[in-house]
Amino acid sequence: MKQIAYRRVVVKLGTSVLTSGSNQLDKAHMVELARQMAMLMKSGVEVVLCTSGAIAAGREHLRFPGLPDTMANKQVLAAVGQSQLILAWAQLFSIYGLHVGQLLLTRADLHDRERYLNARDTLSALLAQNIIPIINENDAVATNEIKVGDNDNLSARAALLSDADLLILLTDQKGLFDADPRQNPNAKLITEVVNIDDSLRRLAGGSGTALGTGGMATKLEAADVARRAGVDVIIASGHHQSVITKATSGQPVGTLFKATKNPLESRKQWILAGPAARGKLVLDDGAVTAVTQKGRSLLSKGVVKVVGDFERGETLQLVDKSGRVVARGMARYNAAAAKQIAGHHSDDIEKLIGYDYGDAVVHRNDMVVL
Ligand SMILES: Nc1ncnc2c1ncn2[C@@H]1O[C@H](COP(=O)(O)OP(=O)(O)O)[C@@H](O)[C@H]1O
Ligand SMILES: N[C@@H](CCC(=O)OP(=O)(O)O)C(=O)O
Repeated sequence: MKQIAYRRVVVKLGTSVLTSGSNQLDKAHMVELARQMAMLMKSGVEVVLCTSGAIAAGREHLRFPGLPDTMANKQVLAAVGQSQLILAWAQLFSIYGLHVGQLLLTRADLHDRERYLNARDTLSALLAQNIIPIINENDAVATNEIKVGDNDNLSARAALLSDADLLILLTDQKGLFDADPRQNPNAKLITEVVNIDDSLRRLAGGSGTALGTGGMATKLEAADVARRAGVDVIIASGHHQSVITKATSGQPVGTLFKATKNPLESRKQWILAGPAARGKLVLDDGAVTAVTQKGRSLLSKGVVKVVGDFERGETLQLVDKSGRVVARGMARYNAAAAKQIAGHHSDDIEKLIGYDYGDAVVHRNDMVVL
């Protein structure tokens, strides 16, 4: 068997793993997971833990109040539960003489490039001190608009921020199946994925339980972001014996997504993973081909519609006429200017708006093709 030497691993534990499908944290299982992560740290493999379970821990600690599922109630549960969760992890890792450091993030921490780089520095400083960073979304203060929204996507951002080479997404299934195994008992495990395309996305359904967020769909999104940044990704069962140890030593387990051959440079990783897109440009067919197949910048002539309000420098989605997102990129013109120059030749830009920031509405250096 080929021995793969991963040097830095992000382990994401879903609520389904932490509760073992019950209504409370399964501490006995958490001890076993902490043991595997501690052994990796001792063998020189650095571990970043992205843990879900705050809301479940809050329900448990407050003795399962039948609180309706409102935003305010979830914030109460998260505020109470996050402290219980981090306490549990701190105690479990202390068995192995390891300290933990907590990072509660929201999308705002990823949106701003300065803050993104700050979070990156904190992660690497913790690891340099042999402290396990433990990440969760800051659910107690984050509203839907400023949330990443699910810990699969958050853990992919954590993998980029920490410059990891492996992301392990642990859940209640053996990996990605060719259909949701809860709905279809004949579903088959896919052991390796080479391409994440629309047909694969159609296989991935939502969460099968009340406590999980996102299901396989968000795991695929996360895998796509991570592998484009040069990170291998494994989706596997959190209850498979020694799963973290096996995945990290390259033994076959669950579903493997190998990193792409030419990973994106750091700034493009940020364009892909950082800011939420505020606006949208609809491209004509010629522009879609130029951008996706010829590596060209997007010119004003190829824009048929400008949607939303955005400033110069903000991230946009580039979509084809059917609404499929084909790329993400940074705007060279604000929304008002983009609306005026859409459909016109680049030579006419100055005449139309009185200034000219260049031919491209989105330059290829500021763009990630999806
Ligand atoms: N193609 C698929 N393969 C495996 N699981 C799937 C698939 N489509 C949907 N699912 C569902 O995704 C669930 C896991 O996601 P989720 O409930 O969000 O768990 P977690 O808390 O681990 O993030 C599974 O229990 C399963 O019902
Ligand atoms: N941040 C939330 C978990 C969000 C989430 O993505 O949950 P899961 O699908 O179980 O990984 C919490 O701590 O309860």
